[in-house]
Amino acid sequence: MTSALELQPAVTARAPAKVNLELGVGPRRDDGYHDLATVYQAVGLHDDVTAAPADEWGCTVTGRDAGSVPTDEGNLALVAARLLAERSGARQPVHLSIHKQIPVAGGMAGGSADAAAALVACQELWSVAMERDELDRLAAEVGSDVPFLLHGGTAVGSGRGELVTPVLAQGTYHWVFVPVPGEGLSTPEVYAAFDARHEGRRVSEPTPGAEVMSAVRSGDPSALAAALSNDLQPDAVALQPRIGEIIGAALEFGALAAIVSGSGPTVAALASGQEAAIDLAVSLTASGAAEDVLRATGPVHGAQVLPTPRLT
Ligand SMILES: C[C@@](CO)(OP(=O)(O)O)[C@H](O)COP(=O)(O)OP(=O)(O)OC[C@H]1O[C@@H](n2ccc(N)nc2=O)[C@H](O)[C@@H]1O
Ligand SMILES: Nc1ncnc2c1ncn2[C@@H]1O[C@H](COP(=O)(O)OP(=O)(O)O)[C@@H](O)[C@H]1O
Repeated sequence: MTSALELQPAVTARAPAKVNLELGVGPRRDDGYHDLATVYQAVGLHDDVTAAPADEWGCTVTGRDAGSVPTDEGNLALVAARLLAERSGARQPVHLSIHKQIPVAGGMAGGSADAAAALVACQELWSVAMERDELDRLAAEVGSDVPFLLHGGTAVGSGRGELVTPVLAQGTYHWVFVPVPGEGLSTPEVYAAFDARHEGRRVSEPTPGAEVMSAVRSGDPSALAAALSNDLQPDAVALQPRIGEIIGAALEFGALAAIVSGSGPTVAALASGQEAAIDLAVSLTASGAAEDVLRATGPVHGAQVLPTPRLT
């Protein structure tokens, strides 16, 4: 016999990866976080999260790097769904099916994307009406990057990255992402290396750079290339020297610029256009400099529910 649970349709939401066009890091705060002045851009690599009514909470993960993603209560999508249930009074557990395209522990915020997708999928499934500000605050409890993945586009992140202000941006940027083979990098470990490198020195409060703002307003990839920066890059490269080699290869093969994405180790290389991005991707793999490349454009929108396929 078909149960009432099975009759209720599942909801799928899709959320993008991000790259930090600028990542200015301030001193370590008393709560262990660092104040940031960052400019996020959402890019067209996506994870999909399907929320289905279930008898108990759970999740399964398929797709890229699925084996290194926790499926217990440490999964960020599950953390987000349970928090939303708690705050909204929703009582029905869900099973989350996560399909990953975003490299895991790569500095592209895949776990945060899954959390953002789980929030919008569950909000729809449970018919939860929540003000945007409240959802942002809840998202920030799950992780500093999660509010941005709800918004998408191009935006400034302040505070610990959770305070998001949209930025006027023009044009489409063509990126080639090079995941560095191996374990990935732990975000806290990279921040700890930043602290160790600045031991005994004053770290000033970060401010969003005028250069990157005017570059994204211009829509000119060369202007953006000149403005890209990441204060965590020296630390990520010191922890995984292979990153430096990949950045060098990307520049040699015609990237306008190449930086570490967030806390790394994925390398984000900016190309002048679509053809240049294809050429760069081919050169990187054909030369053996990269085992794997992912092309994506940005900006793209944030987490959103996908239309339910109509049954005919
Ligand atoms: C570095 C960045 C850049 O956008 O992204 P990733 O490279 O991880 O994707 C972010 O700051 C990561 O954000 P997110 O991954 O959501 O971090 P959280 O879960 O909030 O925090 C994990 C840990 O990172 C460190 N952390 C994070 C954010 C911040 N502003 N200062 C920190 O020091 C803290 O050690 C914290 O315990
Ligand atoms: N749904 C999820 N997808 C990916 N990683 C997750 C997820 N939930 C929890 N994690 C954990 O978060 C860590 C960081 O993953 P991720 O968000 O992909 O990288 P980053 O913080 O570098 O952007 C992973 O090592 C993994 O243990």
